Amino acid sequence: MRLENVWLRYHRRGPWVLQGIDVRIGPGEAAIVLGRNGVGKSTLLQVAAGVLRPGRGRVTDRPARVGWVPERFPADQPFTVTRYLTGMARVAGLGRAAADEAVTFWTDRLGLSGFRSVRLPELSKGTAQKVGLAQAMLRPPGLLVLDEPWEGLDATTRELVPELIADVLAADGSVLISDHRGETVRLPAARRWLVADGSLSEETSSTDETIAVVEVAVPAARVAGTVARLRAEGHQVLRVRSDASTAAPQARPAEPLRSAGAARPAEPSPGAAGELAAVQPEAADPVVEPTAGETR
Ligand SMILES: Nc1ncnc2c1ncn2[C@@H]1O[C@H](COP(=O)(O)OP(=O)(O)OP(=O)(O)O)[C@@H](O)[C@H]1O
Repeated sequence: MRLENVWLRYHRRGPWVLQGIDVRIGPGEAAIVLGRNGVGKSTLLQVAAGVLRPGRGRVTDRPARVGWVPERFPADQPFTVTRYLTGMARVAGLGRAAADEAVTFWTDRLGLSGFRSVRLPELSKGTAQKVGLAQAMLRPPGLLVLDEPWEGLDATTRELVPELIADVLAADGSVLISDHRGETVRLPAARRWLVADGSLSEETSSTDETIAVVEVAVPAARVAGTVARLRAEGHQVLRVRSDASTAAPQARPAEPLRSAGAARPAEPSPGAAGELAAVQPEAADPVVEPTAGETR
């Protein structure tokens, strides 16, 4: 699939959020869309998914079946989980029996079997997110677009997201993901697209793949400012956690260097006070993705 010179703004005289994006993603490839809040990551994902139409430019070779998981599942619909998913499966083109089978399979896999008769507005945010994931997977998508898929999910389901992505990639589908939680460290092979000032650049992996995870203890009141500053400096904040202990922070040796693929959010450290942020330097020297030239 290619985005060719894609421009998008929300209002006729409003600012252009996307300005001449040229990028392609091939079968079996995943790309993580990164960038600061409000820079246009969701907008880009929605254009890729076909939810938004570009004001200028076009999207070509979009797979016929697109699975789209929005940042917030629209749970204000008067259906039970089964009724909603069955309806979505039928809309996706499955016959009655195949739809029932797909709904049973995905509600089981995502731990939703106990919620089949619950109406969507009664679901917790995390459970509703799982329904959103299930509807995207009912028919194997050629393109899976996930906007902050880890948001609100419990630990068990968070582990499932990379499995679903791997399934789609193994079937030669493509996957686009936005993620401000740093969960995509679980996807070391994914490409990294950085959105800034309406443009997209691709981070290339450096020849030296080793990265360091640095734990930083700050007073709780300064967490938001510290996180914002670290992000502004181009670091990836993996996790913020509270520590109930009031003991003074203890100097601890830095974590040993490890590869990007092995990086994980740091585990709680006994003795540290306040809030802790684990940060990892972003890859240096983003390189602009070659401009798409050929059209379908
Ligand atoms: N429906 C809309 N109408 C008008 N402006 C919008 C709409 N949706 C998004 N925007 C604006 O477009 C810009 C990009 O928003 P978008 O949600 O794509 O950013 P984002 O990078 O995904 O942000 P975040 O990291 O906070 O989710 C922002 O300035 C936002 O205010």
